[in-house]
Amino acid sequence: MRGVIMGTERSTVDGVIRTSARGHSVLNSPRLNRGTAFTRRERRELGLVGLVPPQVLTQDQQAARAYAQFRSQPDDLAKNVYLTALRDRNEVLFHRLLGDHLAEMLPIVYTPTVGTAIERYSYEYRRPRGVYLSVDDPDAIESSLRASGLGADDVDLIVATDGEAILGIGDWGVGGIDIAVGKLAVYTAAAGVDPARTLAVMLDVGTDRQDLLDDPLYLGNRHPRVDRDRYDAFIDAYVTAATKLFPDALLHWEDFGSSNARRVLDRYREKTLTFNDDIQGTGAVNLAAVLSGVRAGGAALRDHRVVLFGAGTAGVGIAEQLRDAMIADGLTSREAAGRIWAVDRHGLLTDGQQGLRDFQMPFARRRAEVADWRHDEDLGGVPLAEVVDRVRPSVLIGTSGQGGAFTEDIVRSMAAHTDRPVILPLSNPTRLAEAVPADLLAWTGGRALIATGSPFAPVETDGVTHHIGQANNALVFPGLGLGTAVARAGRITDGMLVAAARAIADQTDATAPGAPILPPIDRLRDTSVAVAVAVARAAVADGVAREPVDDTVEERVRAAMWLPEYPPIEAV
Ligand SMILES: NC(=O)C1=CN([C@@H]2O[C@H](COP(=O)(O)OP(=O)(O)OC[C@H]3O[C@@H](n4cnc5c(N)ncnc54)[C@H](O)[C@@H]3O)[C@@H](O)[C@H]2O)C=CC1
Ligand SMILES: CC(=O)C(=O)O
Ligand SMILES: [Mg+2]
Repeated sequence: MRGVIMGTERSTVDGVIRTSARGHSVLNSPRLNRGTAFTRRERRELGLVGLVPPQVLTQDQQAARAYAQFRSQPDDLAKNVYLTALRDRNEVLFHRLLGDHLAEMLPIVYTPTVGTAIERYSYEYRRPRGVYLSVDDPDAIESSLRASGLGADDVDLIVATDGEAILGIGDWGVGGIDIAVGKLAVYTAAAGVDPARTLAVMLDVGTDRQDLLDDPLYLGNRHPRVDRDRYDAFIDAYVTAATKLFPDALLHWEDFGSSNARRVLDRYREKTLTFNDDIQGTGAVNLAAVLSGVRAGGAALRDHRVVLFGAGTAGVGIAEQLRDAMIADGLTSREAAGRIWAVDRHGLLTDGQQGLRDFQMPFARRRAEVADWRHDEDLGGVPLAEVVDRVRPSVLIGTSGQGGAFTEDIVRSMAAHTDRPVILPLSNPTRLAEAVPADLLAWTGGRALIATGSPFAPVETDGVTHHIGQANNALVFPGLGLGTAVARAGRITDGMLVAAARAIADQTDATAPGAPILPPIDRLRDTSVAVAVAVARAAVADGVAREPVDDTVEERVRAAMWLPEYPPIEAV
C-alpha cells in the first residue's frame, strides 16, 4: 500500500497498516482516513485528538449516516457527486456503502448516471482521481505513473480510456476518466478487487467535440484528437511504461473508438495481459444472455438466427463470440457466420459496401444474397426492418446507441415467427436503449426474453412480474479480473471469456415465468465468484496460468476478495 501516502505500508503478513503519517495527513488520505471511527488509541497515536469530534462511531453508524446523506441528495447527479466526495474522503466507507446498496447505487456510480457525470466533468470537478497522461507530454508517462506512488508489486489492474466512445454518448475527452473510475468501483464492489491495487488512467489525446474545445472550463487537452501515428506511438509508450512499472497488472481498455479499440487489442493481446471490455466483456455477457435465453426457448444455439443492430466495437465483439459458440455447438465457421446478420448505419453489412470497416468484413453478407431485398436509397443499404422481415431472427441485439430503434413494427414482425424472441437492447445509457422492456413485452404478448444494458425496473404483464436482466459487461469483467489474478494468468484467452459466459448463464434459470435471463445485480458478488472460478480453471486449461488451480479454487477466490473493513492501523 505504498501508493497511499509517504511512510505507509500495509503488511501482507498480518494486514496491519503501519504509518508514519500524523494529524491532517492521515485525515486527508482517503485510504487511511476513517473519520469518526478512529478509536481513542488510534487518535492518540496518530495525532488526531482534537481534530475529529469526540464521539467514536462504529462503521455501521457511519454507514447509516452516509446512506441518509446520500438519500437526501436532490437528484442522481448530486448522488454521484456525493459518492465521489465520500470516496475521496474515506474509501473504505464508500465501498462499504456501495456494497450494502449495490442495486441502488450501481446506477449512480456506473451506467446510466456516470454518463451524466462525464458530460458534466469539467463543471462538477472537485479533485483529481487516477493518472492523467497527455499525448503532448509523452516523456512524462513513466514519471506520472510512478507519481501514483505504487511499486512493481502493488498494482493488479489498470483501467484506461481515451474517452472517444463513452458508453453510447461519444467523445467526452478528459471527462472519460470517470468511466475508468466507475469501472474500478464495480471491480471492487462485485469482485472485491482491492481498490488500493488499482489505477484509473486517462489517455488524453485531445477531443473532437467542438463544445468542449470552445469551453473555457474544459480541463483536458484543448486540441482535436491526434493522427494515427502519434496516437499509436502514445499508446505504445503507455503500454511499455505500464508493463515495465507494473509487470503483473491487467491492462483494461474502456470506451475507445471502434477502429482504435480493435487495433490496440489486436496489437497487444498476444504479448501482454490485456483485455478490451467493450469487445470481449460485452461479447461474453451477451453470449451468457443468449445461452440463457436460448435454453429457456428450447432450441439449440446453432439453430438460432441472430440480427445484430450496430456493428461497432461491442456489436462485432458480440458477433465473434456468438460465432465461436456456434462453432463449438457443431457448425462450421462459415455456417456460424451465416447465422448472423449485422446491420450498421448504412444498413445490412454487405461485401463491397462503401465504408465497410476491416473488423466488420467477416460478417458482411454477399451482395447477391440480398439483391432482391428492399434497399433504402437514403440509407445506402438494406434497412433493419427489411432484414428482420426476411431473416425472421430468433435473437435481436442492439449495440447502436440509437434509442428506440427497435420499433413496434420490427418487434412484432420478429415475434410473429418465433415463440420466445430473445431481445437485447444493450445500448447505454438508459435513453439510448433500442427499446424499453415494457414495450417489448407489450408487443410480444409477454413472450420476449429480454436483457438490457442499463438497469430497468420489473414489468407486470397479465399477472406475471418480468424481471429484466442487466446484460452489462459488469457481470464479466470483475470476475474475469479476480480469476486472472488468482490463477496469475499471463494472458486473457478466448477460452477464459467463454468460461465466464457459461458460468454466468449457469447462475440463472430463465424457464420460470418472468424470471430474468441473467443473474440479478444484487447477486453480483456470487456471480463474480462463479466467473472467477471458471476463468481461473480456463486459464489453467489454456496454459496461461502461473499458479496451479485445484479443488480449493473457490476458497482461494473468496479469500482473495478485499472487504470494506477498517484494517488494524499502527503509528510507527
Ligand atoms: N451492455 C453492455 O455491456 C455494453 C453496451 N454497450 C453499448 O453499445 C453501444 C455501442 O457502443 P460501442 O460498440 O462501443 O460503440 P461504437 O461506436 O463502436 O459502435 C456503434 C455502432 O453503431 C453504428 N450506428 C450508429 N448509428 C447507427 C444507426 N442509425 N443504425 C445502425 N447502426 C448505427 C455505428 O456505425 C457503430 O458501428 C453504446 O450505447 C454502448 O453503451 C457497449 C459496451 C458494453
Ligand atoms: C457498459 C459499457 O462498457 C458501455 O456501455 O460502454
Ligand atoms: Mg464501455
